[in-house]
Order: sequence, then structure tokens, then C-alpha cells
Amino acid sequence: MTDYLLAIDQGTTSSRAILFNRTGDRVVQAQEEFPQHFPNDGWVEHDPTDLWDSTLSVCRKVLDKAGVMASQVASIGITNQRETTLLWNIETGEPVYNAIVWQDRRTADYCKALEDKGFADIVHSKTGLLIDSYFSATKIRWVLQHSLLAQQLAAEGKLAFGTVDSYLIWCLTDGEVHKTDATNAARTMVFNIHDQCWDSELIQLFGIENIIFPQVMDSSDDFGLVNDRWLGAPIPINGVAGDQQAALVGQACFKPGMVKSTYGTGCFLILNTGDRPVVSKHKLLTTIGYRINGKVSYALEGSIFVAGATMQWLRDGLKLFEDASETKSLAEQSNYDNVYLVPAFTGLGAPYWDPDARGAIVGLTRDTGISDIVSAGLRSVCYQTKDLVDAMAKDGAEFNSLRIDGGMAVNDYMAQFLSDILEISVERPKITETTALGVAYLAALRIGWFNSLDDVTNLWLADRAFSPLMPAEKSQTLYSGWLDSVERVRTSD
Ligand SMILES: Nc1ncnc2c1ncn2[C@@H]1O[C@H](COP(=O)(O)OP(=O)(O)O)[C@@H](O)[C@H]1O
Ligand SMILES: O=P(O)(O)OC[C@H](O)CO
Repeated sequence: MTDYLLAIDQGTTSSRAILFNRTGDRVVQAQEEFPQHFPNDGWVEHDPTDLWDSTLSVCRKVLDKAGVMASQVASIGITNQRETTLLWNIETGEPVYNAIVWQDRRTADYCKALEDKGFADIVHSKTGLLIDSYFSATKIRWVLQHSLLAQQLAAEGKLAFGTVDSYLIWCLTDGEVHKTDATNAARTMVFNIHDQCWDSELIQLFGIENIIFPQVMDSSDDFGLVNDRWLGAPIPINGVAGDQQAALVGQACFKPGMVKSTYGTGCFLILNTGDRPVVSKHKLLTTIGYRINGKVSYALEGSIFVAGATMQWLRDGLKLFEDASETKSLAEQSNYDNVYLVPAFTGLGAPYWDPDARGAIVGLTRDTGISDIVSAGLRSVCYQTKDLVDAMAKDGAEFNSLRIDGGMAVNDYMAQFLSDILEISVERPKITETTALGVAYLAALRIGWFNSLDDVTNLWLADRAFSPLMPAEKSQTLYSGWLDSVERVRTSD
């Protein structure tokens, strides 16, 4: 009897596997962190072997812990950090360079030059994205320019590109399958989100021809069989989605106007816009929410590069506490409102898009203490969310509740302050690992465990709702202090 779904969540700082049962309950979970490499200012890399080894290891661990055999797993779903770029030999699987991570800013100058030459409109109209080093295309170009092996393989027609999902699918199927899904493809800056195909004009613009791009599938589809040597049985892969889009599914945001915000390493606010790709005038991204049975649901996205990563920096860099779970009680001890932490460690994302900005702590006085800085760190995530919500409002999207999830969402101080600053209700679901849950649902849909997305809607359960408690006037004063602080670190308009 195949009673389980295995969700793989390959994130920026850790790989996780979660085993779910038929009703979407989490049975067992395993997680492994892996090293981050920062070879230069603004550069962030992962060793592809770490991504693969940690993924395989957590899959084996969950099966082991649960006492479940691979033959009892009906299907696998893969969700992943998006945009992160890998290039490998399609015949041997040997990567030609480290994975260049979404946060990496090494191609910022090249992106600026493209903008100056007037290419922003064509890129935006085809991909829904702004020209930025965040996305895969210019990372691919960088590897091609700096790796002789990559050039040689490209010339021989053997150089494969993929985001993390494709690389893991390639590894899991022992090189049999080179596929991705539409949500991941939509983050590469060479995928036409209207025609649903790789765009040859953009591929030429970025000078990344002669590369083998993965076949683009629905998010709920057939992605091949895991080779039985890895887990002990040939399990099919039936769900694939970028982690932020998987969270949209896990949060059951299926109606146009529904919105979720996921707080992991970064924070990503995604609004479902239905079958209509909405074009932002305020530097938000148009992207694909999910594609099921060939039907695309579009979304509007605001991307913040640093959310939970601020907590990691306060813990590992400043050594202010030992565990992120201490931050709630620390922040509650703070009596100061005027300390602001602007976590622009790798520039600022939406709606500023300023890759050269760097972080700052503003408003320090002689008696500022650890609790004030921790509280400023948690609040910075809420202020940044408000930046996104305001940008969406200017684009005509107003909403009166927001569903939150991700590692940071368990923090009640953060959730309450978020509600206060946004002046709307903030809802937290019972399962905050909605990313893994979402991709498990996508797999379940494909294998017939669910008939439609309505089944997912029926499973969504609230844990707690937070309503605004702060007087609106105070909330607005605090936010204007944030805007002033951001102005101090910005390098461009
Ligand atoms: N109780 C907490 N309060 C605040 N931040 C937290 C808490 N628990 C975890 N985090 C932060 O959440 C992040 C982990 O979330 P996760 O969704 O696993 O991220 P990712 O998928 O990006 O690796 C870390 O950056 C961590 O610092
Ligand atoms: O690793 P996360 O959860 O912060 O997600 C990373 C995003 O997918 C980057 O776009």
C-alpha cells in the first residue's frame, strides 16, 4: 500500500525532507544545513555536491526514522531555492562550477549595462522580470565566460543548465531526465511567461546559446522515476515548483486576490492574479504562480533578499543569542522604537532594486542593548513587507489579510508587529512548512489522490490570526522612521 508522499525542500541554507500521509499530516521530517561560500564581496555559492548529498541524506533519514519503505511512497515532490544556477556535463553529471546562488550580485554591473543600453522593456515584457543579477541568465553567462570547461562542453553540445530542481531530478534519475517546471523556468530571465517557452531572442541577448535547457513541464506532472539505487524503489517524481510558488499552493491561495508571504532566508510576498499576468508599475515581478493541466495561474511577487538571514547574522556574526527561538523574548524586553536595522547585506530587493546598497543600524544611543537590536532585526522584516504591500496597493492590489509561513513565521512577536505595521490581519496556518506541503499537494494531484485544488483548500487549517493592536498613528510614525533609514543606505533611485 503506498500511503505516503515525500516532499524534498532544497532551501538556501538547508535541505529538508518531509514525509506526509494522505491527509496532509506531517509524519516525519529531517533537515541538514550545508556550508555557504562567500568567495568575494557580494558573491554567494553552494557546492553542488553538498546540495545533492544533503538532499539524499535527508530523504534516507525520513524513511528510516518513520520505518517506511520506499515502496510505500506513492510519489515525490521537489521544491527548491529558485534562480540558483547550475551547469553540468549532460553525459557525466559533473558540475563545471559551483552553484551560483540567487543572492549573488557578481553580475550587477553587467545588468546595469544592459539596462543602460535599453533592454529593460524587452526583458520585462517577455519574462515579467526586471534585469537583475538575482535571476539565472546572467549567472549562466558568467560561468560561460569564466570556465574553459564550460566553453568546451558548450561547443560540444554537452553543457546542461538547470535550477536546483533540474539538477536534483537529473541526479535522482541517474541522468535519465532533464526537466523543470514552469515556476522555476519563470525565474531564469530567458523564459517567455506568455508563450510558455524558452525565448531564443533573450538567450541570444545574454550570449548563452549552445546550452541544453531543461524541458519545461506543468508543476504537477511526470518528472521521471528515482533510480532505485538511491532510496530502494523507483518512486515517481510528480510535483515540482519553486519554493515560493509551492508555498502559494500550500497556503491554498488559489483565488485571484489571495496573498501569502514566506519568511525563510529571504521573504517573498506573492499575490495570485489568476489567468491575468498583471504588469507592475512599482517594480514588482510578474511571475507564474503554478501551471496545472497546461493552465497558467499568474502572480505578482515582491522579493526581499534578507529576512531570516538577519537572525542568522545576529546569531552567528554578532553572537547576540544562540538560537533564533530566543529572539521573541529578547525583542519583548526592548523599550525602544527608534532603532532601525536595514539588512541590505546583499543590496536591496523589491521595491528598491539597489544592488550596491549595504546594511546599517540607525538610531543607536548609549543605552541601546541587545534586545533593541534583536527587536530592530525582527521589525526590519515587517517594515520590508510593508514596502511590498504598499507597492502592491499602488498597483491596484489591496487586501485585508495576509497568510504567513516559513521558519520565521513561528515568531509571535514578528507576526504581531507585522499585523500592527500592515494594519491588517495576519493568519498563520497549522503547518508553517507550507513549501514542502505545497509540492506534496502538487504531486498528490498528479497521482489522483486529489481531484482538484478544492481538496487542498479544504485541508488548509489556521493556527492563529493576529489583528492590529497598535494605534494607526504610531504604526505610521514607526514606518516613516524606516523609510528615512532606508534612504540613508540607498545608492540609486
Ligand atoms: N523562532 C524564530 N524567530 C525568528 N526567526 C527564526 C525562528 N526560527 C527560525 N528562524 C529563521 O528562519 C530561517 C529558516 O527558515 P526556513 O524556512 O527554514 O529557511 P530557508 O528555506 O530559506 O532555508 C532562518 O533564517 C532562521 O534564522
Ligand atoms: O531559501 P528560501 O526559502 O529563502 O527561498 C529562496 C528563494 O526561492 C529565492 O528566490
